[in-house]
Amino acid sequence: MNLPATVRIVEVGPRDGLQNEAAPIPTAVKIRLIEDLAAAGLSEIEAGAFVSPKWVPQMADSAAVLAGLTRDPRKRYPVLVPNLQGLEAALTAGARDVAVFAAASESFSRKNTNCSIDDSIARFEPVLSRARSAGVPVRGYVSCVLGCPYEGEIAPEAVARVAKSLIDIGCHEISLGDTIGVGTPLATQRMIGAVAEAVPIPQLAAHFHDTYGQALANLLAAMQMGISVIDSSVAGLGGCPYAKGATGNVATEDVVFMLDGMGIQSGIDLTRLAEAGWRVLRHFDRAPQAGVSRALWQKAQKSQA
Ligand SMILES: CC(C)(COP(=O)([O-])OP(=O)([O-])OC[C@H]1O[C@@H](n2cnc3c(N)ncnc32)[C@H](O)[C@@H]1OP(=O)([O-])[O-])[C@@H](O)C(=O)NCCC(=O)NCCSC(=O)C[C@@](C)(O)CC(=O)[O-]
Repeated sequence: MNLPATVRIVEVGPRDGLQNEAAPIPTAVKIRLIEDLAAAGLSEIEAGAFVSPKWVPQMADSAAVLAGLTRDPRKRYPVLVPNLQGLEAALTAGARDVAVFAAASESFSRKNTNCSIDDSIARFEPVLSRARSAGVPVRGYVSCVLGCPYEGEIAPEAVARVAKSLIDIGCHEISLGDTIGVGTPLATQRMIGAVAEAVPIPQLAAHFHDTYGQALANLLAAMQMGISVIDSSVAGLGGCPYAKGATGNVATEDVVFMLDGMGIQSGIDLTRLAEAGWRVLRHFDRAPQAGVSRALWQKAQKSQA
């Protein structure tokens, strides 16, 4: 089987994972989570979002998170920005990596960012140009690449068009989001095949939610196509506030366990990663739900009994 020798994991738990939690989470809990994830070996940890607090209240303290964080200079702590206002706030808070987010579905674009797909790209142009002058790299997300909560099926060509637009305005990498986790392996490969005609595979990342339990299978399918950047969320935390019913991203523990089993390097210590997840779950008074995290937790409970 043709698979990458190493995989870069982008941990999105502190942003994508926590953004959907209803109750306020203390800034200190977010900071501890990010620092625990860095200690577990994650080298890229999405730390927050400079979006409208009216739209996503949980991310309103992102500047405080960045200010309170002890940053490891070898690691990256990207944040989401939806517009120039968000980028300026992120730069003032000391962000050195940012991401913009678009969608392959018109309806989702309007629900998530209050504008059409084309308007969102136009809104990002000054963001990219200002980021370039500040020396800050910009990642681009495309949501709903394998289905939309409002429109159903999405044509792979529509995904390719948005991904290409984001590359054309200067994004260095495109993260392909199966926002509602409805993809299956062959659909995933068809979608990636179409996108790869417009954007080279080394510039693509897989960002799959696990709503229907397909994420690992889809990741394997994506890796077979050459994708070697995977977004995931510790303990499978998360969901998008504008995609009702969507559950968390694929759990980072599940991804690391699968990669370890296949001899693919990720540089992450699975035990420390699982412990980082358990600590944040204790704050929510929840037991681990995601596969590997739950299995390791049960094993740890038995060995203490
Ligand atoms: C894009 C907007 C701002 C448009 O929202 P809008 O209401 O059209 O914005 P506006 O420009 O008309 O401004 C309205 C108000 O928002 C304020 N505002 C405007 N911008 C900002 C900002 N950056 N930071 C703070 N405040 C801001 C602005 O100052 C103003 O305040 P007011 O005068 O009413 O007091 C809004 O729709 C928004 O913030 N959306 C974000 C939604 C979001 O964060 N969704 C989750 C992240 S995407 C995701 O999870 C998917 C992903 C990436 O994980 C991949 C996948 O899984 O698919």
